[in-house]
Amino acid sequence: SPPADGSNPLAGKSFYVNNYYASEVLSIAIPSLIAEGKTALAAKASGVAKVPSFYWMDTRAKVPKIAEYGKDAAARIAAGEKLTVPLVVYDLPNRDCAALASNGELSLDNNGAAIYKTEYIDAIKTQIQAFPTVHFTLAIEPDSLGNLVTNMNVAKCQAAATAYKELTQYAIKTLDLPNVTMYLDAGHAGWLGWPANQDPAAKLFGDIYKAAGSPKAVRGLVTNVSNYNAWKIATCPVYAESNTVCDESKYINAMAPKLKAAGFPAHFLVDTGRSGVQPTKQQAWGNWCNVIGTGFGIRPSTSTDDPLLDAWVWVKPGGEADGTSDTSATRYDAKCGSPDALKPAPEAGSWFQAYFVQLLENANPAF
Ligand SMILES: O=[N+]([O-])c1ccc(O[C@@H]2O[C@H](CO)[C@@H](O[C@@H]3O[C@H](CO)[C@@H](O[C@@H]4O[C@H](CO)[C@@H](O)[C@H](O)[C@H]4O)[C@H](O)[C@H]3O)[C@H](O)[C@H]2O)cc1
Ligand SMILES: [Mg+2]
Repeated sequence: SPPADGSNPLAGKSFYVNNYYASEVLSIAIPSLIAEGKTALAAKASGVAKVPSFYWMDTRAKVPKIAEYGKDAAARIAAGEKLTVPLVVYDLPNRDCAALASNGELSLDNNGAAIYKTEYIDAIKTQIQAFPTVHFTLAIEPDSLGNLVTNMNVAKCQAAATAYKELTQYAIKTLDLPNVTMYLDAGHAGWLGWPANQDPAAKLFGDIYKAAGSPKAVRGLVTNVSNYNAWKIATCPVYAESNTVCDESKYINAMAPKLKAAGFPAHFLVDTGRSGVQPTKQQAWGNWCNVIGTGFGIRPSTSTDDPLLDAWVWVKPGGEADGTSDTSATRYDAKCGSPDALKPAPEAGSWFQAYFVQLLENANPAF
């Protein structure tokens, strides 16, 4: 259960390094670098394999992974380690409703809401309850509520709005467990951070949190998931235009009082996995797909420089694509064809070697 004094529930814990991302680095990235004679870069890459990132449960089939990581973590905790296992809950019906690249396995027209509850959320609860000594940090449904703030004009988002709200409430009530800390996805400074979006976003998050009974395990919001914004930047980039809330530090400090006033005393996680190069080479702030010139950013840590920030985290595993650049693919999204998107790119979530090399070469701090 969360500390009674409202302090950081992740303090003193390190994030569990899952073997899925580590094996992508060790068995795909490094052999490829060595084959190209890039031995110095290969050595740096072995450092990336040790950095914890979130494991994305983007299908029902991935839920049993909780048992594999839970078993390993339980043994290490029994031996004295202080760990939390970071996971992304990411399988809403009509997923990624304003884009095409990450559409998921469930749809509302195909009994998706019932399946999400019984075969996904309930299954996650069962798995987590089997490991009472292990703590889990959950990022809840990237890009869902954000789309309800800014994309109600998109038919697929409008059709999904009630379900997104109802299923998010179901998820945070069902997963309100003593060994869980949850953070709802809240887009980023360039999305909900626009002044016009802040109040509607705070209201939506507050309403859902209260409607779900203010679950103790819900600690706050996670921002910048799969995006590239700085934690702190001295000068706002050109692409921020009139939005002076142009980094994640400003965004969470702008939102916190609004959320508190809405009955949601939120703290935050910020994804810094791909924000090492600032300003980015984005031609427009809304370009989110495989952006060129980026680098690994601030390493995950619960020792931050802001009392609102529980941890810097790597939620999007750097080197996994944001979406395919194949214009003939079903899930091809034009954003992945943008001039500032690295090509050729594989399907969302697949290993994108050239992107991994880009992140590694531009890493800040360097490996
Ligand atoms: O001058 N003004 O006053 C003013 C006011 C408002 C303005 O409008 C704002 O402009 C912003 C862009 O600047 C828009 O932000 C973009 O919204 C997209 C969703 O529609 C997000 O896309 C998601 O990105 C995820 C990864 O982050 C992907 O995983 C996911 O698949 C993908 O769908 C982009 O990040 C995000 O940058 C806002 O909606 C829009 O409201 C503009 C000017
Ligand atoms: Mg995405």
